Amino acid sequence: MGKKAHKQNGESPAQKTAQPNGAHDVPKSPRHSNGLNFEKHTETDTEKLSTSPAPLNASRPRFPALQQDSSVETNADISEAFGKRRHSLAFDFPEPKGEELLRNLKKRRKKERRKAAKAQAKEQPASVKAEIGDDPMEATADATEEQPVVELVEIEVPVLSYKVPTNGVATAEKLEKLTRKKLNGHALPDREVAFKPAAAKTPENGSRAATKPAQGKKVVNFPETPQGNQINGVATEPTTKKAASKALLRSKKEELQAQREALPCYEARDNITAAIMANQTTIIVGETGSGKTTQIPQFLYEAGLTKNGIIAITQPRRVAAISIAKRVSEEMGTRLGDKVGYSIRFDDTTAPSTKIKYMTDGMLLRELLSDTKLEKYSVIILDEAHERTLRTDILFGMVKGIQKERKDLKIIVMSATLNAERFSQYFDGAEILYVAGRQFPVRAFAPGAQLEDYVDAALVTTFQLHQEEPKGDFLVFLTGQEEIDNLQKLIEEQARDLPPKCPKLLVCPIYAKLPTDQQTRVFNPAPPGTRKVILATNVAETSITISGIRYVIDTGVSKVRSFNAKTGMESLTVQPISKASAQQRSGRAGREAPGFCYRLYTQAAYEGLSEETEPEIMRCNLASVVLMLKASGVDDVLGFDYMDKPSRTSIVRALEQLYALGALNDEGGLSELGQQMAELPLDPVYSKVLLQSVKYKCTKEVLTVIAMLSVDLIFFSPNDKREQAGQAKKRFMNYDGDHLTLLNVFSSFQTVHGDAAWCAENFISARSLKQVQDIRRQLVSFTSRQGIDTTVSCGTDNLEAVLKCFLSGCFQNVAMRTPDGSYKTLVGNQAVYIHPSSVLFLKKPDAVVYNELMHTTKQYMRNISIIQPQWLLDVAPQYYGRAAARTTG
Ligand SMILES: Nc1ncnc2c1ncn2[C@@H]1O[C@H](COP(=O)(O)OP(=O)(O)OP(=O)(O)O)[C@@H](O)[C@H]1O
Repeated sequence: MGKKAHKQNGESPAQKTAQPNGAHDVPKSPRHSNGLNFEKHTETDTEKLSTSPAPLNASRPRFPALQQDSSVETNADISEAFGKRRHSLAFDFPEPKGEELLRNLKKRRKKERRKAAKAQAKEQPASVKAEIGDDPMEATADATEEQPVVELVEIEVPVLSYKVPTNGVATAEKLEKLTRKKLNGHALPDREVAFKPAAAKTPENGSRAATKPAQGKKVVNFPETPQGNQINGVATEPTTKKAASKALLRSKKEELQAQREALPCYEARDNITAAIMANQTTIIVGETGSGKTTQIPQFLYEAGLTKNGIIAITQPRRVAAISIAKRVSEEMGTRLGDKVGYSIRFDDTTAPSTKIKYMTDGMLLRELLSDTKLEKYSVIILDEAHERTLRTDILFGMVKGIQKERKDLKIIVMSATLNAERFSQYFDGAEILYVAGRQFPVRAFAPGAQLEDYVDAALVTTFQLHQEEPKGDFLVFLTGQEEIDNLQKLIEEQARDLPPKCPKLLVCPIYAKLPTDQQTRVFNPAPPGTRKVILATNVAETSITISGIRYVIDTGVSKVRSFNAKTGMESLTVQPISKASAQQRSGRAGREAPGFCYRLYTQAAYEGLSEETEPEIMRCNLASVVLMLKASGVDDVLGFDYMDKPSRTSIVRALEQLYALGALNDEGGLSELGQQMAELPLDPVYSKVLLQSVKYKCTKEVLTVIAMLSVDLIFFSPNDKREQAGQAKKRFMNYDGDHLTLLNVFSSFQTVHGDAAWCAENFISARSLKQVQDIRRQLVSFTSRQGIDTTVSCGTDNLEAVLKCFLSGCFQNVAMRTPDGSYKTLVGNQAVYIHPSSVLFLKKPDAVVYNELMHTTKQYMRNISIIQPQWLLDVAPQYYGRAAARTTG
């Protein structure tokens, strides 16, 4: 069998599997391997999907020995490789290790799956059982002759098309002026220059000021002279250190200047600045990596827009705020926290000298609570506006309202993937600027046929690329912590079997709930001879530049929160991403050099994706937003100027919930409790629980349980050790349910001082428990600020108080057992089921309170505890008292 892919006439598997509306099937997970087998193909095969049907070649050996391409080493020059290598993949490791690895892998996984299936069959509810055994891996594992082949073919990455807006604000002529070179005609900068690492500059070549001291001056790392450290008898060491540090900052700035100048935004700087100066509000659209986030604030600073105020740039995620602030401070030759700083929850690095402030959208909203006109800001840049997070959406309305009273306030809305005209209309016909061009191309690939299981496909693709592709780190997009943890384990396990010559793999996870210091670890360069594999949720989807990333592996899915206003039920589901997200994901490669994006879904599936992500405000519980609006002085929450107005039912539902929680008074105004709740960085339900813990005298315990609930995965259960893991869990089990079980886990963890071996023995995620400690510490600091004694404990004899306290906030999350053994929610009368991970799974108590609903095959309640129905009247008299009065009266 040659390398060349076999083309077939007629309908391709991609066409066969594509749904009529092109809808994207969410591939299944947990893993059901189909023995994924990508095939190599030549340059001529890298055509459009429609002309290159994926071969299903029955006679092809399953895992051919690697056709060694000696001209390309793993560390080979990437641009050379472009010309010589194939961009489809074959999971073909060098003999004999590769074949052996695959055989072992298959055997092990088959064994594991059988074991897991047996174990699950015992545990799972009926509908889950039906899925077990429906495992394509089982069916195909031994079918050596008929192995399906899945081919990745190159597809066209949609580059921004620059339409002239119909509202006439940006004319074609203006557009022409503002645009830079289009991608096709754009010559790439000399690779040698573009890739030269900072460290390559040595004292010998004299290009670093810090290592080439100016005459008579002393800098760091040089021995001090007697004259140098004393002036008039006063020690000057700090001065010399300061000088050295200034020199370092200056040299870094000089080093980055060339990179800045190569960015499309830089070339358009005069026009961008002029347009912003001339308008109150400006919408800016430019390719990912064109320099919007890092450059535009600097242009405005240089243009003097910070004379009367600070420039705020909001980011939906804290990791972006931190990393960009760091980069911009380097580009400006200033210390982080001086002219440039960031502000995220629990961490504010700004100073009175700060002029450019990167912050999360949540932080700016929080500032609105105390500064309703945002007086200290002269410019507010709402970045990554396409994400339409709940907070950014609220900020749109808030800053628009403020600008009516503050004519001096400039608003800028930015993104690479934005329906600019829509934004322009919302902001009263604001001018739109299109910055064309990107610095480096990203080539995208997609399989010819829909893949069964995206986690499995990500695993296989990672190893294939690692074996075949030159230097460059990987960024893999997944949906959540559990998936990330699982894939990390699988990669680490299988990496042990890699041939000795192959570079090592270093796996770095990043997801929202990971503490900030751990999130920022993804930016650390991999050690020499190691390739970094970042496993990320959509936290890494926008804004950030992770140095070294050349390959993006996009599973095409993310976890989405949705809310049914009619039933009042909120749940999390895995759903296909939008085209805008796919574009952002691929945009994480190609920032410092040409990049590649491997989409694990077909081009047909891509075409079927929605253009934009549905605004979060349209699909989530609005209680926290309404509370925030009320606390910021917006009383008429129905009449607020939303960009997309949520349904009346959703808003009314939120008002009802806040009223039931006691956050609103009878007139709909904010109560004192509501004010306190708004000040806590928690969902209103948990703010209420925490504040109520004073009454129930269990603040210490409640803080722990809330922190534990904030983390996704406490227990892990490897497929081959499910029984042991189950036994270990029993050691912590409290028969009243998961809340108190979690409390037991944390207490034991504290007792052993977080011992890693103890965690491993008990199948407890040490990483998660460390996060819990971190979150708990932060919560303690917030709660103490409200004058609450965080050490008050109910002791071990009165743990019922903890459950009552949770019920006082989560009283709408109650389900009662029906005669047939299933459960119905008290609010909404919806069928729900106890999740198999709950300690109550086999117990089936009469009434339970749950923490959240998770929709997989059906609506599962997660984190559940037993309650007595009569408690409801005590803990939520405003809610259940009225209902009771209605039924009895
Ligand atoms: N931390 C960093 N390390 C290395 N290069 C960086 C870093 N941050 C930014 N850059 C460089 O600056 C370029 C522009 O980044 P910037 O974040 O300003 O782009 P952008 O247009 O806002 O992109 P996006 O739409 O993806 O947010 C990047 O492509 C990269 O070349």
